[in-house]
Amino acid sequence: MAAPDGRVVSRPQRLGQGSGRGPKGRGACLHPLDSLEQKETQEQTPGQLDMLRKAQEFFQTCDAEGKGFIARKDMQRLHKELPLSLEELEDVFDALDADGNGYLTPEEFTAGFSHFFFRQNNPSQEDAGEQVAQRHKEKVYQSRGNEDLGDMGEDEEAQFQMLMDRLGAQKVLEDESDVKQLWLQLKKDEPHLLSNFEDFLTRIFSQLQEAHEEKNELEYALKRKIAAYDEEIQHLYEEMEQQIKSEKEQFLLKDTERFQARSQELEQKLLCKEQELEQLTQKQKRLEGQCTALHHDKHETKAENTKLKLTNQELARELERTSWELQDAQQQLESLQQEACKLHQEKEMEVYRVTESLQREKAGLLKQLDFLRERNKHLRDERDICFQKNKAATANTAASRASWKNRSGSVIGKYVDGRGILRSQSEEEEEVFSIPRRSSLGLSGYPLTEEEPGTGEPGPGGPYPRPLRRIISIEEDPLPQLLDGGFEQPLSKCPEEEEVSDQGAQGQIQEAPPLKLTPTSPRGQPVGKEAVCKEESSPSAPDRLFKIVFVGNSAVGKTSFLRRFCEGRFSPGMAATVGIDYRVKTVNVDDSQVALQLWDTAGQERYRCITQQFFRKADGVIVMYDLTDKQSFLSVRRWLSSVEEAVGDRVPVLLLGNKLDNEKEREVPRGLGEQLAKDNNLIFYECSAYSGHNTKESLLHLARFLKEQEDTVREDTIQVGHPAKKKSCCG
Ligand SMILES: Nc1nc2c(ncn2[C@@H]2O[C@H](COP(=O)(O)OP(=O)(O)OP(=O)(O)O)[C@@H](O)[C@H]2O)c(=O)[nH]1
Ligand SMILES: [Ca+2]
Ligand SMILES: [Mg+2]
Repeated sequence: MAAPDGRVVSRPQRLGQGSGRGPKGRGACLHPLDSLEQKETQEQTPGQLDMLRKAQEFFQTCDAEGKGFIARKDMQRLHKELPLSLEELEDVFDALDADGNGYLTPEEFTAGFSHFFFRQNNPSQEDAGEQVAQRHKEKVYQSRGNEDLGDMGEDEEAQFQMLMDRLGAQKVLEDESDVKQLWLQLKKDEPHLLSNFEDFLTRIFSQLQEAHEEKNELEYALKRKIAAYDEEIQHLYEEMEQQIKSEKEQFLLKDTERFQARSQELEQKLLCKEQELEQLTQKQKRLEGQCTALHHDKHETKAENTKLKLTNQELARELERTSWELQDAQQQLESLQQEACKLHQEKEMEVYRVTESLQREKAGLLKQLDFLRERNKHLRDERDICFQKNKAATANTAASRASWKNRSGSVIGKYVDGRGILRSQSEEEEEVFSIPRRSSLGLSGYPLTEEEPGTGEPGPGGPYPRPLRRIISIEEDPLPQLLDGGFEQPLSKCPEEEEVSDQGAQGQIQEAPPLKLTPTSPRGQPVGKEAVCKEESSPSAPDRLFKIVFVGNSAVGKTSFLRRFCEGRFSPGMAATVGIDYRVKTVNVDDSQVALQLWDTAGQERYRCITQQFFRKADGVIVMYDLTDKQSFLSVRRWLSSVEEAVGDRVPVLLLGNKLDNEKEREVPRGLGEQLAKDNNLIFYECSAYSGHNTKESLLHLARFLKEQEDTVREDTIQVGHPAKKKSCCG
């Protein structure tokens, strides 16, 4: 039974020890093995094989997963199946694990199993009853040993004690009686084995001591460790507590701070809100105040509104009444106007009739005068013959005649110079022919002896007198019809009129609505000093009269132009006009008779102030320049401004560039005249008194314009309160 390893040896001992502790553990452990033993004993060698088989079966039971080995855990699983405690199972495992690697191979298991099995079986190969008896014997033996102990010699006791002391068993063993008994038994039965046993015991005890020491050490280390752990844990606890405390404090601090901040914030907010609330309250109060004021205002306004409405209604009623009144007044005004118009027309007609009769009378008187002149001449001739001896007187007469032919001298000037003579002549005539004198008109007389150069033929009217130069009053002429004139016939249609009218109708002017035959013009009847019409063809009264003033530098041809227009002839070498002269000509403009009173002014500088006065009553103005004389054109502006000075821009102006026949000596290009006319809104023509070119056309243009303007004015006047506007004349 010598085991190389202490553990292997100690195994049965332990088992023995375990079995010694209680019948339960022992029974439980041995029971399965007991059955195996029994089977073995029944079949001798095959019994061993069977044991091996059983061992294998048991192994498989333990190694349920079939790993091929049994771990400590597998063994512990048997705790439920086997009536063994965990500790016991551990012990069994330790006993079977020969190499101590922590698991049991099948070989280890079988070996351990068989070893245990055979060790149990070998001492007695008897039947089970015998084994029980054996065990019983053992027990008896044990008790017997105890009894023997008392019989043990004292030296043996001392020897044993010595051994124990040597082994130091006191420290390890609590109860050494077993060992003592075994030792005694061995000493008695097999003393040769005693030394081995003692060696064995020595080894065992030394190992046990070692183990004990080791255990103590471990215990101590464990205690230390536990203490260290405890300390550490304590420390950790403390630290933790400290930390928790600090954290808590910090947290509290933070919380407090946060709380404070928050409360401050909230306080501020609250304050703000309070202020806002206060403001809002104030605002509300203000608004309430405003509301009240507005309410009050509203009431006031309402009352005022009502008042205003009433006023408005009243005013509306008044307005209605006024408008009715106005309408009435307008109707009255209209009827009055119509009446006035009628009266005016009647008056004009009457004037015209009176003038006509006067003119007829005058014509008769003039005829008488002519006759008397002839007579006078004749008488003078007779007287001349009578006084032929008086040479000086004859010579004087010749000189005076020569002076009359000079252009440079003013015809009137001459008259003025020889005023005494002329005056006496006139008086003489008046006395003789008892011509009523119209001193207010300032008629000075006729240059009876004057014959215009180049004018040989008398007028087609037979005893028609040559147009004579005369002076007329420079006063405003309210009754030109009373001027002494060379009328032979009443104002009547001239032969040229038809022509003029035809020319005018050449698409230039639309047909005007037929006008009343009775003169409707507010102006006086056209009465000129000189009759311009030589035909006595069915005299028809002109519808209206326009006064036209001729201006322009001296010698531009104003008088020549008038002569051409009125008489249809040109007389070269005309003398300069003195003061002012006028002619009347009736023209037909769009089926209406228009009488033109043409005022011929003197172009010479000294008569300017006289001319100026005539602009005021003019309906139209003709400004003439000589296109062969640059200076006369340059003066046009001056003439225009003096016209404007007198009448503003209300009268239409005709600009005439005369002497178109003399193209060779032209100094003023047509374009300049056109430009000037365009700039000043004038009617413009270039004409020739010499050839008669554009004389009628230009005047007819002006007459038509005046007529149309007057028509417009009349239409506007009918519409009450609308002032007439001046028409553009060149447009
Ligand atoms: N070649 C030509 N000569 C003209 C024409 N018209 C007038 N004359 C001449 O020009 C000169 C002046 O003519 P008037 O008619 O006396 O001139 P005026 O503008 O009346 O002059 P004042 O009375 O001094 O303002 C005369 O010798 C005319 O013969 C014309 O158309 N052609
Ligand atoms: Ca093993
Ligand atoms: Mg003249």
